[in-house]
Amino acid sequence: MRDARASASTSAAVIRITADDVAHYAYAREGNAHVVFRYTGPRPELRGALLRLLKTPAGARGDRAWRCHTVDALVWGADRDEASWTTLDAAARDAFFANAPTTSGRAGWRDDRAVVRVDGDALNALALKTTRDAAHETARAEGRDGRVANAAEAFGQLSEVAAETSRVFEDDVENAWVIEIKPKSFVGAIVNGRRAWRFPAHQRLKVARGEREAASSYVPVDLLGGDADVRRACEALMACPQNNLRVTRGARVFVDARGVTADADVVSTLSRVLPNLVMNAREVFEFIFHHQLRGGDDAVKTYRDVHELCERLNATRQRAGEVSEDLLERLRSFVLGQMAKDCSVLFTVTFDVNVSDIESRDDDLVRFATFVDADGATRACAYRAQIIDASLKSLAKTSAWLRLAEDIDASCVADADADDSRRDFVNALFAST
Ligand SMILES: O=P(O)(O)O[C@@H]1[C@@H](OP(=O)(O)O)[C@H](OP(=O)(O)O)[C@H](O)[C@H](OP(=O)(O)O)[C@H]1OP(=O)(O)O
Ligand SMILES: Nc1ncnc2c1ncn2[C@@H]1O[C@H](COP(=O)(O)OP(=O)(O)OP(=O)(O)O)[C@@H](O)[C@H]1O
Repeated sequence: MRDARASASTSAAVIRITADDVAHYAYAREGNAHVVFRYTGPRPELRGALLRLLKTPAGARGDRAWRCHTVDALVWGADRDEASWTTLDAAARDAFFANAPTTSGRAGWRDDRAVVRVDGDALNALALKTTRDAAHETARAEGRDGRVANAAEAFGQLSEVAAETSRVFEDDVENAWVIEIKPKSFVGAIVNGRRAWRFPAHQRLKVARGEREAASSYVPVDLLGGDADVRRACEALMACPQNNLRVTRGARVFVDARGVTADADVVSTLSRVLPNLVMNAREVFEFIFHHQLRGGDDAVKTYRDVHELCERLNATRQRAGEVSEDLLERLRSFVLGQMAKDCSVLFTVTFDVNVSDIESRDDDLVRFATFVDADGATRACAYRAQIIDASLKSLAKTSAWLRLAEDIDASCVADADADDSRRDFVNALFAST
């Protein structure tokens, strides 16, 4: 399982999931765009990884128009007739992680291990399994924009489950804690000369539209601040997790969109360890921030410009004109920025570790963090950080993004959303880039 990572985009033809494998897959979870299955079968190359399949837009079975749009294929240098969404997604993810640090030759923050081919009858059986099992995830049985839990794509992704592949956790996989933070946009936009944040304005909009009952007071950029700022962000996430914080241990869910566990010990431990993990893994959040910055801020102008660039690209393509590399590069940076504005950081954590014992296991992707518990004792935990769901965003969505940016802009209350007095680190953060 601890094999060298194959390039996701080149391994497509190598691993095949057949109907025989389906019995060893169990529905695990789903997001808006993907459904994931956990494998417990005999094939070593499938072990320690989730099978992640694209969901199908309701009523659009077989229609891949928005999934592998001509513009996406052009921007990512693929032949539209050959490319599938998953292979294009793998190419974008290669670009996303191109400058990520590697440890002993491994890109440790990546969770994608390979693109796999999924046979048609295996897909159908998995889709059936999902329909049956999705009752467990009722909130997700239908995605926000009507995507349903079945898959129509002939490729899938293997996503590494750190709890099963790292020697530090594998002794007690079911007791590894999994903490997922979906940070969202750190970059904001300049409103009346001050940097205002998208997240609070979007929260106001969601509440006004009835999409959320209450607004979270979380402000993403706080995760990049000092101790007090990070603490404030974590408290806000714990107070109103929505889809920005999820904590599980084995089958137990402690924090998710429905709220936070009533177990006071768990809450106390989490509240204390979370800020320390975030501080300890600062470079992961900074890496995401830099992609966002390069992609463009949250201003309406960013989205309008990209929309116009895509229209220009389409027009050039239709008259078989030459598309400039600069234009393609600008669009690639924007898409990578959008991916960074919607990915998550997943921490796999084990508590009360014996540092020398763990060090002797020689797993260089695992780090240590300490925190002070409710009794004032210093405790150590071992963790691995991964960036999950750094998924390709389709440029077919530019009109929707532009509309949303305009709506969020209209919901912005500059005095509340700029709130710069509490964030004196912000100028330094943006000046350092
Ligand atoms: O636009 P946003 O900021 O609302 O982000 C969407 C997310 O909403 P949220 O984080 O709740 O605000 C949204 O998350 P939820 O479905 O609300 O959990 C998706 O991640 C969506 O991406 P995709 O369409 O599945 O590729 C996300 O859409 P993209 O903007 O990344 O295309
Ligand atoms: N490598 C991984 N290790 C552990 N759990 C994972 C991994 N990848 C995905 N998951 C779990 O599966 C869930 C859904 O995966 P993912 O976030 O990729 O779906 P999505 O549909 O693309 O999300 P979104 O709703 O943000 O579009 C994650 O929130 C996480 O709980």
